[in-house]
Amino acid sequence: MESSDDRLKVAVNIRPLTALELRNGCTDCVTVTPSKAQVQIGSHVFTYDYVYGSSGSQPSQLFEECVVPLVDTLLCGYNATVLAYGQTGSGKSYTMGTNYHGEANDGAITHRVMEKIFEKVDKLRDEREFLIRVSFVEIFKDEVFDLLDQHDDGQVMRTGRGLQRVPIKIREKALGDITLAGVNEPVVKSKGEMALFLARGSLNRATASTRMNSHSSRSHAIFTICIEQKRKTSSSHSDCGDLLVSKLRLVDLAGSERVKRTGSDGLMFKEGIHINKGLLALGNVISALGDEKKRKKGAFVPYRDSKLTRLLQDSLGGNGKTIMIACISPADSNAKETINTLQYANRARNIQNKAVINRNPVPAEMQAQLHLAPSGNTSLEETQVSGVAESKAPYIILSSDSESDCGYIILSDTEPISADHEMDKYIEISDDDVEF
Ligand SMILES: Nc1ncnc2c1ncn2[C@@H]1O[C@H](COP(=O)(O)OP(=O)(O)OP(=O)(O)O)[C@@H](O)[C@H]1O
Repeated sequence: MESSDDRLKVAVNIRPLTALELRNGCTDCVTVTPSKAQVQIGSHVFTYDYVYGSSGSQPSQLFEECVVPLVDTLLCGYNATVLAYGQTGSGKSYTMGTNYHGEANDGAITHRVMEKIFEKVDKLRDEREFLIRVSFVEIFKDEVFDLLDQHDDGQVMRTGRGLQRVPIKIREKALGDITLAGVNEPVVKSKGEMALFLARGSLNRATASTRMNSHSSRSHAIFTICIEQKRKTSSSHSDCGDLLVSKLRLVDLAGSERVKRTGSDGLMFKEGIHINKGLLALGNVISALGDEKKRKKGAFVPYRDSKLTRLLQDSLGGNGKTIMIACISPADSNAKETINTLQYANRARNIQNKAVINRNPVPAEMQAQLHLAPSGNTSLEETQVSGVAESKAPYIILSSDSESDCGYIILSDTEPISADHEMDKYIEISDDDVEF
């Protein structure tokens, strides 16, 4: 069963000027026309599904309007994704709450999602059985790491910057379903337990202090909540034996950055290259999917260019409902990056997903096994829809011209490039301070 209106929705979230921006004399250069969900910066005007902050809607409404509908569909068996995108320091982690260290952050999306899910599940327990699991991974330098990995002694494995961690392998099942081999997926029974795993994973996440953000995320983080549910046998429904398996992914992307402005050098400079490279691949996927004419002709979608795009394959043009939250700073000093974010997000609005209910008729003995295995990879294969074919699409390149100051993403309709293609050409090479 396909659901109606599966277009990827885009919300823009404008944070206030930070204390640092105010101290530096920055002014607000973003104007919002709330009645049209329009954002204007200089001569550029963009329209979205929602705009929060500044003179747009109250940021507190973001959760109710954008995320609650996804939680509702999750419990109906659909996959869903909330994807935060934006320049470094634009408020992605603040909005998502995926850098959680135990402090109260009631407004953050992840926390409110946990609350909402258990509120709804508790109401449905009389008629359905639930198995809820979480996983938390980061993509750091184009490798996937399990943030819930532990040492043998049960201690949380902290991310020493030089510490050797074993990357997780991505596997593709017969129907195109992407899985992570051996990732920890603990079963959780309450919001408190879920929050504990979120905090544990956040401790392991790679962050560093840059000129643009004292707690800058150096990785893309994906917190996934997987819900398996089955109607109790006493139910009169004909589908009582079916198992619904759906996933909500909460994605906090690392920020796009210009090396000159973040002041990154050495290891952090290389991290910046990987961050931009993953975002470049994501931009290419968004461009390929966002052009309606070319999509209809069966445009080639370069999902395989990075681990990030492989993992998000379902969320972008695949089986699931997705909202992108484009986070922006209103400061005039960030105007170029803000325009880039707004362009990126605007193109994403054209992406059409094909969400289906993930229903598996499960024989009774399999169901029994499922409930005996508390944390293994027990979910059955889900129905997937992913169309990949040949054609040209508009591409995104990283600017390397001196006028635009390098290292951030601009749109190009003419120049396709691979994410592995001579990245040095495209990413910040003009900074004299940087040594390889
Ligand atoms: N809506 C907001 N209201 C008040 N402060 C905010 C808001 N959004 C972000 N901030 C502040 O802005 C700073 C940067 O936010 P945050 O770390 O979330 O950015 P980010 O986009 O995740 O950056 P990076 O990509 O470098 O990790 C933080 O000090 C945060 O507290």
